[in-house]
Parts: sequence; C-alpha cells; structure tokens
Amino acid sequence: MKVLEIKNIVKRFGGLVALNAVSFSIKKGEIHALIGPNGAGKTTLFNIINGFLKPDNGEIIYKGRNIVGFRPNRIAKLGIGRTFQIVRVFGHLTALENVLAGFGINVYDNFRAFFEKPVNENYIKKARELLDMCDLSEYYKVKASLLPLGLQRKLEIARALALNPEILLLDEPASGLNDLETEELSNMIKMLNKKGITILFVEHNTHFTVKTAHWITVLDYGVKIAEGIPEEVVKDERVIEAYLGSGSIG
Ligand SMILES: Nc1ncnc2c1ncn2[C@@H]1O[C@H](COP(=O)(O)OP(=O)(O)OP(=O)(O)O)[C@@H](O)[C@H]1O
Repeated sequence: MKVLEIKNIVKRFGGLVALNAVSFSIKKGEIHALIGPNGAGKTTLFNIINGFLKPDNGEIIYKGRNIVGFRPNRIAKLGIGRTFQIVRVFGHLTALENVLAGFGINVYDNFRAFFEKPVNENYIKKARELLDMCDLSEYYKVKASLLPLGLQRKLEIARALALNPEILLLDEPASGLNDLETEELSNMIKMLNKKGITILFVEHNTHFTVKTAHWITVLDYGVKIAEGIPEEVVKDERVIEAYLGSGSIG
C-alpha cells in the first residue's frame, strides 16, 4: 500500500531544473532511501515533501490528498516528520527539554510558552519513553550541545518522534558519524521501522544505505534514473555511471 506518492514533481531555480518530472512512491512500512550525486535534487525534493518549498508542477499525495501548498507545520501535524542535514537540536536545552519542545504546538501555544508553562507530567513521561527508545535515557539531563554528534542525531530523531509521525524523513542521518555511530543509527532506524514508522532517508554513505534500506530511488540531475532493491541498484550501470561522472562514490 502506498503511503506517499510523489507525482511528476518539477522544480526550477531560475534556469536550473533541479527536479524534472520526478515520480515514485513510498510503501507503508518500508525504509526507502533516496540517493544520487551532489546536486541531484534530493534535498530539494525533501523540502517539497515537507512544505518548505513549493514545486512548479506535480503533486505529493498523502492520505488521499495533494499536500503541495500546505505549510510545514500542517504537514508535520498530518504525520510527516523530519530531521535535517545539519543537526538542529537546541544546544542550550537538555535532551529531555529538546524532546518536550518537539511536542510543540500540540502542547504549547507558542515557543515562549514552552519556557513559561510548567510541563505536564504525562509529557515528561512520554518524552522519557522516546529518549529511552532512542537509547538516550541516561543523557536526559545533559545539555544537547555537550552530546557527541551521533547522540545529537538520535536526539533529533527522538524530538521528531514527539509528533508521532507516520513517515519520518531523515536528511543524511549518517553524515559525519564514525563507523560505530553509523551502525548504531542503522539499527535504531530499523527498530523504529519495526514499530511501524515508514522511513525515507537521503544519504551519501552507500554502505549505510545498502545495509538499512529496503528500497532505493536514485536521482541524477533532477531525473529518476533507477529504483529497486539495494543489491540491484548498486549494480545498475546508469547508477555507477552517474556516481563515476560526479567523482563521488559514497
Ligand atoms: N535555493 C536554491 N536556489 C538556487 N539553486 C538551488 C537552490 N537549492 C538548490 N539549488 C540547486 O538545485 C540543485 C539540486 O540541489 P539539492 O541540494 O536538492 O541537491 P542534493 O541532491 O540534495 O545535493 P547534495 O547531495 O549535495 O546535498 C543543485 O544544482 C543546487 O545548486
């Protein structure tokens, strides 16, 4: 069953066609990777799915409706969460406060209210559960800026989970992580997926991608050039050529 359909998406920046009629769909319960050389259009597509950018053409179908034009907050509330290429945890807040902040507009009237209102015990309990799920329980009192990058990425995921997403978009989750952190993150993503969360991630790390994803879609210069199971996609001649041409094999 399709949970998200990307249909004929076109995005231009001036004369540059960043996405040229890209179509593919994400099945419920899968871990789907979106890969491609630098400048292929991956982040642009993420930003379109999340409502940060509006495409020039095409539709994003979620829960039976076209969400193009919806604001990012509305899309997040509908069930599509995300993390960013450059980690965006609140460095001056503790790990627990970061997850509490993730409950966001569902709990607080505005961001200031987060600091002014005493937090309901139930939300603290729920936030501790999310930290626990992301192997962060022992760090709940630690300021986010003091955590190593691998844990900051997990924290960003824990915060995104606060909105109870059906689909989680992860932008280069393994970027900057060492081998051990990368493996832990891969295991965590698989565990979240087993709990029922559909995952779409963008990644340059081929090893991580092949190990983690069930299905891979490949973009090159804004065009979908291949899709399939990891073992087949990495052998696809068009894919190898695209990466060799760019000089950046993951
Ligand atoms: N706001 C913008 N204004 C102009 N051009 C842009 C903008 N955002 C992206 N582009 C261009 O669109 C193309 C696709 O960029 P995008 O960041 O989506 O690629 P990517 O596949 O995510 O690359 P990377 O792997 O390097 O992050 C690139 O040529 C980029 O320079």
